[in-house]
Amino acid sequence: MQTYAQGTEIWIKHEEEVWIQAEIVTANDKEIIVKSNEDPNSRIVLGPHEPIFLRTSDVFTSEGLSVLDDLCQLTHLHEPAVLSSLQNRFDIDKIYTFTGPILIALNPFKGIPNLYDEDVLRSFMSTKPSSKPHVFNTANATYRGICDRKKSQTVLISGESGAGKTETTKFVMKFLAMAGASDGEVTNVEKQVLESNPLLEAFGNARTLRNDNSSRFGKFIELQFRSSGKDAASLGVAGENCRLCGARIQTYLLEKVRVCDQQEGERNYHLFYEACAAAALASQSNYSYPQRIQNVKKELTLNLEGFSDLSTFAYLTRSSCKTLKDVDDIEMFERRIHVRHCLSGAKT
Ligand SMILES: Nc1ncnc2c1ncn2[C@@H]1O[C@H](COP(=O)(O)OP(=O)(O)OP(=O)(O)O)[C@@H](O)[C@H]1O
Repeated sequence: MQTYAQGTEIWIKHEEEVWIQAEIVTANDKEIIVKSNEDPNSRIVLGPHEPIFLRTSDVFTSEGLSVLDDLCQLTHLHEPAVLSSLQNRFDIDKIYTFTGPILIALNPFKGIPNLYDEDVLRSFMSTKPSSKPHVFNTANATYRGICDRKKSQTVLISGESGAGKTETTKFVMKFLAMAGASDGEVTNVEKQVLESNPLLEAFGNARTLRNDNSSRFGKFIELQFRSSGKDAASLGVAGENCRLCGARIQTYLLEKVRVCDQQEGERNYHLFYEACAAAALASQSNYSYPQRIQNVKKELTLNLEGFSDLSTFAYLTRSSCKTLKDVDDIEMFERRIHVRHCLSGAKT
C-alpha cells in the first residue's frame, strides 16, 4: 500500500462542488484522515483502499490558477485535475483547451471580445498550425492538411445539446471559406457557403428547453477545394494555396414530429414564427419602417399571403412559447430573405 506524507495535497469529492481541495493529516494502514482547505478544522476519514487524487498546481497565472494549454501536460491526469484546469481557464475566458490533438471548447454563453475578429482569423491564417488552442487553429490545421498533404480532412464536432456545435461549425466554415483569400476578396462560392447556414437553420432549428437555437437535424458538410495555382507565400506561410470551389451539405434525421407537436416552452421550426411575424408587420399601415415593410411585402406577395395571424395555426400554438428572448423574428426573416436571394444569385 502506498503511504502518504502529512500535508500531501489532494482532491476529495463534494456533494455540491463536485471536487474540493484538501490535504492529508495522517495516513496509516487502516485509514487516511484528511482536512478540507475550506475548513481546516474538518476531519474526513477515507478508507485505506479509496483512490487518492493527488493535487499539483501545474502552471500558475498571477491569480494562482493552473492554465496549461494542453491537458496532457497535467502532472496528474484524473477527473478533478482535468475539471479544475478547465474551470480555471474558463474563468479567465480561455474557453479552448487541447487534450492532445483534440480541441475542447467550453460554451461561454457570452461574447468574448476579439476572440473571433477578422484580424484574429487572419493571424491564424498566416501562421503554421500552432500550439495555441483555438477553433481557428484547428481549422487552419485542416486547411494546411488539404493544401500541403493533398489529403481529405475531417473535422468532427460533437457534444451535448447546447454545447456549441452549431456555432463551432460556423467558425470552422468561416475560416475554411476565407482561407486562401490573401487579397481578402471572398468569391461568390465562398459567400454562398457562408450564407447557407441561416437558411438551413430556418427550417431545421427550433427553441428547445436547453437551447434557443437547437439544430433538430444532423448534417454532413463537405467543402471542396482546388489549388489556386499560387503558393501561400502571400499569406506568410510556405506551401500551396487552395481555395474553396464547392460544397455539399447532406442533412439527415430531421425531428419531423416537432412540426405537429411541441412540448411546453419549446417552439416549432423558426421559419413559421418568423414568417408570421413578418406577415403581421406587412399587413400594418405603419410607415415608421418603410424599407423594412417593403422588403417583407415583396416576399409576401411571392409566398406568405395569409400567414399574419399566428394564433390561427394549431401547430404553432401547442406551446405558449411564441417568441425568443433577445431575438427579433422579423429581423431574422429579413436576414433569411437576403440569404435566399444571395444563394439564388438575385440581388436584394
Ligand atoms: N463560442 C461561443 N461563443 C459565444 N456563445 C456561444 C458559443 N458557442 C455557443 N454559444 C451560445 O450557445 C448557444 C447554443 O450553442 P449551439 O446552438 O452551437 O449548440 P449545439 O451544440 O449546436 O446545440 P444543439 O445540439 O441543441 O443544436 C448559441 O446559440 C450561443 O448563444
